[in-house]
Amino acid sequence: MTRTPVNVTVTGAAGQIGYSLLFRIASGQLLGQDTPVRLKLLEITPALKAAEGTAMELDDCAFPLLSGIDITDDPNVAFDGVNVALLVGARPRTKGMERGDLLEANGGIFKPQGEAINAHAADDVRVLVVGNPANTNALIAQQHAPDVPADRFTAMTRLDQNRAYTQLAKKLGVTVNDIKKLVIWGNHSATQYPDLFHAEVNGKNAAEAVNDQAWIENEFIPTVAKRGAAIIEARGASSAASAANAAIDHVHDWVNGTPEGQWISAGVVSDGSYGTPEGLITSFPVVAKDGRFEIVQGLEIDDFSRARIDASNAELAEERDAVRSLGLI
Ligand SMILES: NC(=O)c1ccc[n+]([C@@H]2O[C@H](COP(=O)([O-])OP(=O)(O)OC[C@H]3O[C@@H](n4cnc5c(N)ncnc54)[C@H](O)[C@@H]3O)[C@@H](O)[C@H]2O)c1
Ligand SMILES: O=C(O)C[C@H](O)C(=O)O
Repeated sequence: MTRTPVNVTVTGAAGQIGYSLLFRIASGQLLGQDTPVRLKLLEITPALKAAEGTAMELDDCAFPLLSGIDITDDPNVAFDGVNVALLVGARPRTKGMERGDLLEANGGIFKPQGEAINAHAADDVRVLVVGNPANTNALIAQQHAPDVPADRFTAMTRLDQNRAYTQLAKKLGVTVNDIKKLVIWGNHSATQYPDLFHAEVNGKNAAEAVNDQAWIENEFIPTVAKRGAAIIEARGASSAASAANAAIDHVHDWVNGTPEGQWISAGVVSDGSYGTPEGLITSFPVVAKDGRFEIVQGLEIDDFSRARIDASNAELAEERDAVRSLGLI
């Protein structure tokens, strides 16, 4: 192994997503089997001991690609030289708690982390925000990192996309391998819009293949959009292994590119495409090329899709206004 290790920082490393994520990163699933990684684990002070326990287990795996582990409660140390930052640490939503309640609790975490990324990250840093409310937390961090190109800050909607793939596959009796271009627009929240109208199943339009508008409106969209809450209801804790899996998918594709003819979903800084307010971090259909996400352009948006995309972006604009009024951006 001659390559210089890539510095990967994971915040909330002692949490449940961290416990799924770290072993997959260290085993090479994030960046590939020829890329050594150095892990930097950021936790709050009371959770440092638990993070140390996870690091002991990582050591005990003897991963050939893992070149070292640093553990800290200081964002300035955690983000020093970081190439890939996975911002997972946040307060998860618990049963009965609305996402809006999370804004104030979590906003304070992402401002200092954005500042630390701005001051200490490597030039090629890429940031994925997983901690909820992911889109707005990503916006807060991005706004406090003025020296980092804005397109390096992203929010995760890949889990929603993966959920949509399986719901559609089950409905049509196909496998997820038969589906392409099924993407999420908007916020990682119950207002998100999983879009069957641009998706393909074995080369055919997915909405036409389903041919059941009532199922699309009353089952497919709500099932995908409320899946996070359904998991919390069932497990008594928010999704963890599937969230870690989606984070791996997101960064892997960002770095390695998307296959020809495939789109994926990512929350990226809006350039105003599709009438989305510029500057919001909102999910679009994107392709990854040369290490960058590009928003897929030129799609026709019918009235059904338009109403849903606009509603989700209106929610994001409200979240932005709320954090602005709290002085967080
Ligand atoms: N975007 C998505 O698709 C998606 C999916 C699932 C979960 N989530 C979100 O991911 C987040 C993490 O979920 P989890 O289940 O791992 O939660 P968890 O409570 O198990 O772990 C969170 C960890 O973050 C740590 N933490 C808190 N503040 C921190 C800070 N300032 N710096 C560093 N670490 C800090 C905590 O100590 C804890 O160990 C939650 O906000 C959850 O809602 C997002
Ligand atoms: O933690 C949550 O609120 C749910 C989570 O974002 C999920 O989609 O599983």
